[in-house]
Amino acid sequence: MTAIEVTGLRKSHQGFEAVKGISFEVPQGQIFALLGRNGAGKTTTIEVLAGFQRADGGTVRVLGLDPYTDRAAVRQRTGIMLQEAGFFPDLTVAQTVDTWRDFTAAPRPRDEALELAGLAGRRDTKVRQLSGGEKRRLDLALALLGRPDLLFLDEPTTGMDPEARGNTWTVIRDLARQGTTILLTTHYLEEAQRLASAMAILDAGEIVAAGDMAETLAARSGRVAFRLPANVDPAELPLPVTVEGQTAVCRADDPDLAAQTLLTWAAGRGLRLAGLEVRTATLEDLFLESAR
Ligand SMILES: Nc1ncnc2c1ncn2[C@@H]1O[C@H](COP(=O)(O)OP(=O)(O)OP(=O)(O)O)[C@@H](O)[C@H]1O
Repeated sequence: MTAIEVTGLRKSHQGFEAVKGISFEVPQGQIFALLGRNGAGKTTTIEVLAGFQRADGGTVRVLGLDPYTDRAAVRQRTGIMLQEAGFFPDLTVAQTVDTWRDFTAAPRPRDEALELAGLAGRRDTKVRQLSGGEKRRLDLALALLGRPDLLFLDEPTTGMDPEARGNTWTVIRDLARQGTTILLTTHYLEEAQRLASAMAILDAGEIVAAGDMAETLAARSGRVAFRLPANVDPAELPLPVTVEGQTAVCRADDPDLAAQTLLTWAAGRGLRLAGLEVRTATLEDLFLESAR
């Protein structure tokens, strides 16, 4: 089943076209990353998908429904973590969750939600005393309260320390394994690469790259880099390279094979390829090439 279907979506803010006719689909149970620089249109897209804003053009289906006209039905089945959480600073973590539980149909038990979000130890702390990363965790606990079929996570791990981020990744993966669809935005490309099985990169309101994460990256060339040995003319090397400062960079579909070729060539001349680095394409490479 398709959880999210977006076709030709357009959305303007006061005459400024923030989203310019984008299309993508997210199957049920998938973790999908919506990526792009600041202002690319990610939050606008999520706000339309969550039913907070009406699309100006195109069609949007969320869990088979129109998120704007069928808002109540969509809300019941979705959890959302937006960038700016509106908490009451004088409530404790437990009181905040209890307040939200009152508005949620068939909510998870409070302690289960706090446990999932890694906040069990902060139950009695006032919201104003939480760190930035802990506030994100509280947001996650609230998004998970209604056992949603679909989760919108707008920069969920911003401000989290590495351990909290790792725990959040585990929670997200477990939820997806149980069938929850997750649409995620993040500026941490490594996070997106590790978590998401598909992605779209937005740039100034348009999709500039999209597809299955593993396939898209596998189709791109990898990179071998090393310090160019003294007195070696790059033209003598067995493979074409570009030289950036003292570093020679070779782009290759099979970077392991390219590294072997270069090492064999160097060994035959008694040379060392200092600082040799071999890597397949990363999402960051793709992002930097795609988003202007
Ligand atoms: N309510 C609004 N009124 C006017 N312009 C807006 C409004 N909301 C967003 N915009 C503009 O629309 C564009 C897209 O914003 P959006 O928040 O969707 O980007 P984003 O990709 O989520 O960015 P970020 O990574 O910074 O969160 C930006 O140029 C922004 O200034």
